[in-house]
Amino acid sequence: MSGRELAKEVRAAVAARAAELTKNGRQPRLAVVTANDDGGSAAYIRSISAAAAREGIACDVARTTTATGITATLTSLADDPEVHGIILQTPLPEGASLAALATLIPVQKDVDGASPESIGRLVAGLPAFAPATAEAVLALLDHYGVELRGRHAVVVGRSVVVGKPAAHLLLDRHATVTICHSRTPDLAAITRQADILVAAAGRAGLIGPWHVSPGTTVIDVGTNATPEGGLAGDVDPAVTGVAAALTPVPGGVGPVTTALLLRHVVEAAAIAG
Ligand SMILES: Nc1nc(=O)c2c([nH]1)NC[C@@H]1CN(c3ccc(C(=O)N[C@@H](CCC(=O)O)C(=O)O)cc3)C=[N+]21
Repeated sequence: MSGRELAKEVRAAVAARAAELTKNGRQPRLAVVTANDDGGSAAYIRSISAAAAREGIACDVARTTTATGITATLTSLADDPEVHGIILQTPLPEGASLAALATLIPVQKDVDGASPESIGRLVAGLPAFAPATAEAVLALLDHYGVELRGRHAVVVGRSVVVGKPAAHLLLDRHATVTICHSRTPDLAAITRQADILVAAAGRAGLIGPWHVSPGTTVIDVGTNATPEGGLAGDVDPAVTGVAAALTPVPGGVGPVTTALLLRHVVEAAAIAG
């Protein structure tokens, strides 16, 4: 289940809206804030910068190394009327809290749905931007016509950026949702019951062929840097021999995530001022 075709569709619509906004004197602008040298995050920033350039969206990357630096950067971006969207990259520096730092991102600019206010609104069913990665999982399932209602979705991983919001979005679509994590004793016993398996643990190759059943549709959210400088998912590609379908890494969730993040930026720009 490639994500490239869906990403292309989303990008075309986003480029058209960006051109319209720019013509009206309001070019959409995204600020990316990063304080890590993580390979997955670097791949994301490359992907965002390239897609933004193609779509006519302005994109600035602010690099810092400390929580204090992040605080200062977010505070100034929050007040800058030219900036419509802000994403703070994880992982964060040791000791920094995403929840605390993300409170500095105004909800209208919170294009990756990271602030406690955005998360609360999402869970309560009020308008907010959903985290782009979690939204990409649902967009891929819809694109390939995978039924969610009444089916068993198993999410492996409980991060605030992916696992928790993906579980909520699946729940809203009437799936029965189980969340597994590093302290789940017999992971395979649970994942083998999944109609839909979302792997978002951040551990390369965690999910093997013995974790899936012939009916399982597997969405691989992992973006683990390989020693060769590439990306590997959380799912062993050998899973394709057993499961009903699998999203590849690269070329699966990643491109859709980037496209949806930029869609949020044009939506934020359209709403602003
Ligand atoms: N607050 C926050 N939200 C995130 O969503 C988030 C984050 N922090 N930190 C880092 C991870 C990683 N991540 C990726 C998204 C897209 C690609 C992507 O577009 N990958 C391309 C390949 C790009 C390449 O190989 O250079 C693909 O899969 O085909 C990669 C990685 C989002 N993350």
